[in-house]
Amino acid sequence: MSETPLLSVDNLDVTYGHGRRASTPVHNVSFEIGPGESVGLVGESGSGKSSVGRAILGLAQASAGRIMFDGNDITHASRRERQGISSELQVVFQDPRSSLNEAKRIRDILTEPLVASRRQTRAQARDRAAELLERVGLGAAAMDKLPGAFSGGQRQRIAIARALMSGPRLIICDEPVSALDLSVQAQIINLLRQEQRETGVAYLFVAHDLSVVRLMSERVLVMSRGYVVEQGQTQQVYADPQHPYTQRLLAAEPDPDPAIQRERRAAWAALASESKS
Ligand SMILES: Nc1ncnc2c1ncn2[C@@H]1O[C@H](COP(=O)(O)OP(=O)(O)OP(=O)(O)O)[C@@H](O)[C@H]1O
Repeated sequence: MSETPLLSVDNLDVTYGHGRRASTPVHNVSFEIGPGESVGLVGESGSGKSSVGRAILGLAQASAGRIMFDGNDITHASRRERQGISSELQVVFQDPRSSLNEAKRIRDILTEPLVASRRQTRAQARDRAAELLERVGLGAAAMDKLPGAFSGGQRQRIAIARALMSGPRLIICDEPVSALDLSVQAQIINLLRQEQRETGVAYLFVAHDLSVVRLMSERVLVMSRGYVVEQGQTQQVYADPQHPYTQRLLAAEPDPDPAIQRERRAAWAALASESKS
């Protein structure tokens, strides 16, 4: 990679717990993400994908190795240091039920971080929130409601709008669409890609669903049992259907119901041709 990487992960181990109860489900993981790049992280359930994302966010302990973000070592960044980069490094989690504060109106959930850190005036933040709520398909009327008024899928759209608010340089997307209906998944993928084109945001896109990663990411890393066992341009990894990792991942696709698989393939094919035109 010729450009200075936005994110660089070197020989990362992630450990949970201490002493005899310690377990290290991530070993020796290294990769880089350049500015504006989208890198997919795939692998079977339990292979360590989320733990890598959590270590980058400081939510899991990096017990070895180094994580650099925009030239700064954030491996063991303090809470205060993390706050300093929070507008640049954002996250969208899988579970939209637990990620929004139930007591706050959507307006406040979206605007407060920016207003509190004085990055935007209240009026600017409100305009941006209204615009993003339109773009994620909810409409600005959502501003005055509480999270309880929304379905799981709608809440995830709010979480995505919140991540986009500060104009971040990197978003860790941890299975961000796997809880959504297919048609909503397509809208969200389009939204994330549109945002990438317009703002140059980079993504680390963690997913089970290979078809999502294929649409989202130029480069893909394959994890197995805590190790990165394959990485390359997405097209190369997908080009060989007989590749053992491709085979293994296809076998681990979350929903083996053929009717759902057919529906999913049709939805993704439509989305892929739409985005080419
Ligand atoms: N907070 C935790 N404490 C202890 N062990 C954990 C914790 N979080 C994850 N693990 C363990 O780490 C291993 C890797 O989990 P991780 O969630 O990173 O995998 P994953 O590939 O993202 O899986 P999935 O796709 O099912 O979310 C698993 O064995 C899991 O049980």
